[in-house]
Amino acid sequence: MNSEHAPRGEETVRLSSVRKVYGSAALPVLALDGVSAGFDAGTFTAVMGPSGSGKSTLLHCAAGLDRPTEGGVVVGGTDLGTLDETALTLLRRERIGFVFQSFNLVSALTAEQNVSLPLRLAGRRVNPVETRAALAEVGLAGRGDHRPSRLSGGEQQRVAIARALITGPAVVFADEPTGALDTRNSHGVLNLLRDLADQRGQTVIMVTHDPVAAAHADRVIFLADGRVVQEMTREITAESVATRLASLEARAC
Ligand SMILES: Nc1ncnc2c1ncn2[C@@H]1O[C@H](COP(=O)(O)OP(=O)(O)OP(=O)(O)O)[C@@H](O)[C@H]1O
Repeated sequence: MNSEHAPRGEETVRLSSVRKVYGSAALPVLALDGVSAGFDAGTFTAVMGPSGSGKSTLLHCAAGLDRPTEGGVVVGGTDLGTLDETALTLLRRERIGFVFQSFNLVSALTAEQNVSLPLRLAGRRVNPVETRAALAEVGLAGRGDHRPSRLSGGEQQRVAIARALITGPAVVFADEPTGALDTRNSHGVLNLLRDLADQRGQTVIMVTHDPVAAAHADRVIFLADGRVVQEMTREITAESVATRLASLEARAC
């Protein structure tokens, strides 16, 4: 797997005054209201906030899945606003990994074929040794010929992580990656995400509702009404995160 990433401490993702308005001119919905934030190489950030506060919108704009109405997003030195749809698709394929709550594996493909899919889509050569190494890295050595239906939820999510890693992306976006998992499997997946930042110097940005999941991060950003309202970088525990979240949720009611 390719592992050329920005040196630690260097910013991999930057959002500058990002606004995102959905809906029509008559009925606009302001999902992000001037969000500025940077994410350094080798860091693991959790994004939290009450329901509807803009977490998924932030992730979608930062990952080039959606375009901001105003403001800019830079990923790995490239201003996404300068890219047309084709170039944006290529950048996502090459530079960004995705891990979703629902795993998003292709059911007709084996674990190995799912992992190598991003390489095939990019027209790159698939080296089976590399694919098996990616599966071994997430603890699934010898399971490469299993289809998703023969794997547990935790195992499927680990296949999804191996798939997110195979192109050596600078940044991995995770949207509720443990939402469908039990405690033990959640812990395994969160530790894998932690390792991406610590051992590979990748930038991990995770949206979650779960304070226990957020406590695996080294920074927690809290959103409310489309704005970054708080940030924690120290003493991040499930309890401290839950307390902050509860106070924001109380304000949102
Ligand atoms: N495609 C869309 N069209 C219209 N409004 C949208 C769209 N996507 C999101 N919104 C609105 O934008 C706001 C932010 O939504 P978003 O999904 O980013 O919040 P969230 O914090 O991820 O919420 P949750 O925790 O419930 O998943 C909400 O008011 C939502 O209804």
